[in-house]
Amino acid sequence: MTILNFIDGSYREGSEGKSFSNVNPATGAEIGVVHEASQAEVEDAVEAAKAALTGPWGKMTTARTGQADHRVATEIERRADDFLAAEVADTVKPRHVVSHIDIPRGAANFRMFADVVSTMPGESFNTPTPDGGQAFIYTVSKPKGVDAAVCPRNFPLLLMIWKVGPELACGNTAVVKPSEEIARTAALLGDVIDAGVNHHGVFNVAQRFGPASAGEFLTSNPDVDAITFTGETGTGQAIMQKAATGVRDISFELGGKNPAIVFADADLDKAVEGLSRSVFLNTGQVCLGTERVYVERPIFDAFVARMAAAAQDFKPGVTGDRAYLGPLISAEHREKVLAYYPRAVEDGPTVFTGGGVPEISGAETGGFFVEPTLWIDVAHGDTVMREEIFGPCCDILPFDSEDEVIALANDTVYGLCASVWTENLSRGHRVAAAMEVGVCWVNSWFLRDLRTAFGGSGHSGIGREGGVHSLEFYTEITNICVKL
Ligand SMILES: NC(=O)c1ccc[n+]([C@@H]2O[C@H](COP(=O)([O-])OP(=O)(O)OC[C@H]3O[C@@H](n4cnc5c(N)ncnc54)[C@H](O)[C@@H]3O)[C@@H](O)[C@H]2O)c1
Ligand SMILES: O=C/C=C/C=C(\O)C(=O)O
Repeated sequence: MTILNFIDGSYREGSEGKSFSNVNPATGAEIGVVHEASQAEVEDAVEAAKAALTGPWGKMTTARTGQADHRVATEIERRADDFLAAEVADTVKPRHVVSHIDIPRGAANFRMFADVVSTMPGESFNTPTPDGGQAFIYTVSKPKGVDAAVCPRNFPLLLMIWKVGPELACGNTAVVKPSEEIARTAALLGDVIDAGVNHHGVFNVAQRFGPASAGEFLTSNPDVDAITFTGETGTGQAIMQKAATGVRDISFELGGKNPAIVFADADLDKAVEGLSRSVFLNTGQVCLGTERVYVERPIFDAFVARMAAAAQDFKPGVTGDRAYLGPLISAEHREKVLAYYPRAVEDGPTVFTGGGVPEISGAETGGFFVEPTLWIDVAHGDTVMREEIFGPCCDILPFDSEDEVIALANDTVYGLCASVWTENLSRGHRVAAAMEVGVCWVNSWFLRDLRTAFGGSGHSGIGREGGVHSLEFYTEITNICVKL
């Protein structure tokens, strides 16, 4: 399959004639060729996005752009089979996850932002003036302009739409740089979004890599007005430097080392079910996934045994079962994750279960699989406790008091999310509020309402997305003061 860039309403190869392989992570085999955007295509894409703002799209009211978002959602639903094929080919996620979560949620994102924008209130005040009269002050919101969306590899459709939905609802135009690991969905979105918005140049896709490539060309382009980025913290820092030139606005969703706290009074069934999903879902490649679990000492052994049993349900391979543990996204990422597995043993922690490469036979022998892995006896300062691994693994540690565990959970440079498991709801509220994170769940995980604030603090991000928070980022406000 040939995967192309999408610029000003048409699919294009790169002018330098370069391409790279699209690889099936379950087999390591090439399943497609991605045509790279050179600097010239990135410039064309930004120019097309800028030009679209001066045309009919740029003059639309948010009621109209919201309607366009609704049409895009309908088009995603109509082409659900194509998205299912693209997402499964790129990531080898279980099909039911894509058809029950990624696609309906992707469409829901467009609808939700359309609805939020249509009810977005402005400000208006009557203000007394020094001469005894009054002024009427009100605000109008306008699109920010050309937005660059630089996207990660773990949820191709969802994390792209999470940006493009509000961008378009607010009347902006977009140039998307998808991850080099997952080129298909973005390419498919070209057609789908153009069908919904009806104007070329509003949505563009430039395929290629990050540094000294499409990612950097895009974020350095002075005609880009704002940059929204989801990915690793180090990449965020590199993009922030580019954004400084021209004082462009940024919204960052970055890495995490998310803790979970399980109190002795927790419903153990609920905690094990929730946390095994949180550790192993998408083979641990979820920004919100748990990589540290603190368990109150009286239930520590029971919890560890139950988690190890739950890990057995996530069988590496592509089995068609509900909970199979698919491959990591690339050979390079598997190398990174596996480098932590022996390091965990050298640094001290005990491997309770997993810790290596599974035996896989048949077509998937060349796939990027690793075993689901749990470590215990981890010292707080160990590397595996501090660095984001982004694999199906976590550390489990005992604790003795609420104050102690709050301090341990917060002792990280990250601040994306946490979860607290207890039947004592008063404690649940108290501990959740003490977590220095953007999102904290009590007795659940990844339960999301798309209208609410989402994002992280510290090294986990800048700003919040979701509902009105996204609209704030994607609009500029003008304050108009009329002396009466
Ligand atoms: N906080 C969140 O909401 C959230 C959500 C999903 C993933 N993540 C994080 O994303 C990471 C995994 O995704 P990833 O590995 O794709 O991230 P990554 O930072 O390696 O890549 C993300 C994107 O940035 C591009 N890029 C890389 N270097 C660049 C540069 N110098 N200039 C411009 N673009 C550049 C890449 O090509 C890719 O499109 C993890 O750290 C995870 O926690 C965070
Ligand atoms: O890897 C992080 C995934 C985040 C996805 C969402 O926040 C969502 O779709 O609700």
